[in-house]
Amino acid sequence: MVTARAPATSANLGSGFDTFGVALSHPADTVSVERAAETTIEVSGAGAQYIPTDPDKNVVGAVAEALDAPAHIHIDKGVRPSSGLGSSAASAAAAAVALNELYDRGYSAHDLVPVAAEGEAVVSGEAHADNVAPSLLGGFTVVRSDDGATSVDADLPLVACLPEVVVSTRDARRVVPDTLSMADHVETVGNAATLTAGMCRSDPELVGRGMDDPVVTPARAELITGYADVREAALAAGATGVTVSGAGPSVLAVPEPGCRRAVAAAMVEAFADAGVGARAYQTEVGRGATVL
Ligand SMILES: Nc1ncnc2c1ncn2[C@@H]1O[C@H](COP(=O)(O)OP(=O)(O)O)[C@@H](O)[C@H]1O
Ligand SMILES: N[C@@H](CCOP(=O)(O)O)C(=O)O
Repeated sequence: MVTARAPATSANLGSGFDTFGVALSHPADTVSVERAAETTIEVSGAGAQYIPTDPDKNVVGAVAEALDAPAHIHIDKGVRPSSGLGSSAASAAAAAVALNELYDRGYSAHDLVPVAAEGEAVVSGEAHADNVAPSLLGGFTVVRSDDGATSVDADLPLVACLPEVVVSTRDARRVVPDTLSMADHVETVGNAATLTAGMCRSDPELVGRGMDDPVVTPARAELITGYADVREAALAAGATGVTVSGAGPSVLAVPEPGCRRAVAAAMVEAFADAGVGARAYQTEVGRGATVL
């Protein structure tokens, strides 16, 4: 048996819609695999009751198929599904790493990005890699449709606050505007470049400033009860930037050094004031998937 762990991720980071992603040190999914004639799937942990065990409907089934690696697969969910924290991607990345080891395929983490993205296609209809890339490679990642993923390590505290509201990725994609103005384009490019420089320098001030996004985030914020107040509360408690994590409903904040606990508490309290239960992960930029 081979077991692998792959971390939760936060995609977009505001200005990098469908492009940027970051690995969180926790939470994570753990996937164990054993050789079998046909793929079967078992799921335990956070939100297991909402996750299909049919290999045609679970992301890990598509990964096993792509690697021609049938197995009995046990997924222990640490990342709640439909959280905006790359739940399905964490399973896909962990399965890709574990099956690669089990069948001795010899692929690198970079090679496994398109393989795990095939798993994501089961959920979203398209093989997008902005969650699986950071889950496999760790750190901050940039994906482009035609040439894979670039990654850079960063040392940065983060808070991911997960409210008890449901936002499906499909719904959150429907509200994304089809077009943007040249002024918004210029602002977004400036923000994205600032964020990238901030990640390369592990500078929370630059990263927070670069998370601003005039196009996608305002449309999606409407789907998250209490978002505006949670954002204000996090900024007042010492966050340098706040945005919707992935397609939501989680909210991601970058705290100033020494402010992570206060930012987490302020976000949970602001959600509570809006009548929404929430939990906050006090986390940081983390490593990619590993065999345990
Ligand atoms: N192994 C898996 N882990 C989590 N969700 C899965 C898995 N396989 C299929 N799904 C389905 O994917 C959807 C959640 O995926 P997604 O929207 O990507 O979550 P998140 O917002 O956390 O990234 C749910 O409908 C869930 O049933
Ligand atoms: N770029 C995608 C990312 C979705 O992330 P998830 O964690 O919510 O699945 C999007 O913004 O739609």
